[in-house]
Amino acid sequence: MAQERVKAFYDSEFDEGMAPSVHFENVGVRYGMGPEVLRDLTFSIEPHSFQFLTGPSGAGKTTLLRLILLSVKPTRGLISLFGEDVSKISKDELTDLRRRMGVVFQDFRLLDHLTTYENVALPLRVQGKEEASYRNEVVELLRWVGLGDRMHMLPPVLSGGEKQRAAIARALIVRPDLLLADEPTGNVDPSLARRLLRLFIELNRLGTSVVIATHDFSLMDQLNVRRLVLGDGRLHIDE
Ligand SMILES: Nc1ncnc2c1ncn2[C@@H]1O[C@H](COP(=O)(O)OP(=O)(O)OP(=O)(O)O)[C@@H](O)[C@H]1O
Repeated sequence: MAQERVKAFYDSEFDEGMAPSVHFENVGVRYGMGPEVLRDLTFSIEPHSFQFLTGPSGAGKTTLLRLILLSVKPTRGLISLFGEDVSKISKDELTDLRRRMGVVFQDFRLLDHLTTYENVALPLRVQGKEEASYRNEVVELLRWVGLGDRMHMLPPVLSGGEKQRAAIARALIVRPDLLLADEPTGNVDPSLARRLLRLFIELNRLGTSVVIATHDFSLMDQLNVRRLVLGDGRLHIDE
């Protein structure tokens, strides 16, 4: 599969004018009648880029990821995904945009009654694909993340790090144009965190834009990439 992805990457057209994966223009959001938790956010995430999203606990990292995932609506401002203004398109088109994104949630969200293999295959099953068309790919990806011998086990018997890798594999199986990961190394030791980071770098090398939300400075210090820093409701960018 790695080779196939590399081929797809090089076959894809690199147009200078390619729309950003994400663009925010003066976005603000509040929960209910509360204060604005994020305000005046204006930034872009470029195709094939790699960035960390950071800031103290409660600064709004998860909220920002939810805005991109369209699971929280902005109170004001404009959000475009892959060049489409999300306020102007149909529900079906929103579903298509959402499918171009892979997400690793902080709490993994694996289904306990499905095996690791079935959890990772689920997004493809939901898309109506036949198992025969994706079986080998799922198995190969599970091996790639080091879960080849865990694929028939249920999530409750996996370790924290194994669950995290299963959640990452489930996000990658759809070959997302944009990967959003919320504290993806929060539950693992430093050596596994480095391995997971290498996985994200490899994915990015193959063409996916990657956003990793984290507080972990030792993780961020391993890579000299852009940092989106949230604080006091605002975004500051360290290029
Ligand atoms: N569903 C909600 N209803 C009301 N307030 C919320 C809700 N979700 C988050 N908040 C508030 O919004 C602010 C940002 O929260 P968010 O979870 O986005 O921060 P975070 O940077 O991801 O935090 P952490 O690093 O601790 O996960 C916090 O003040 C939080 O209390």
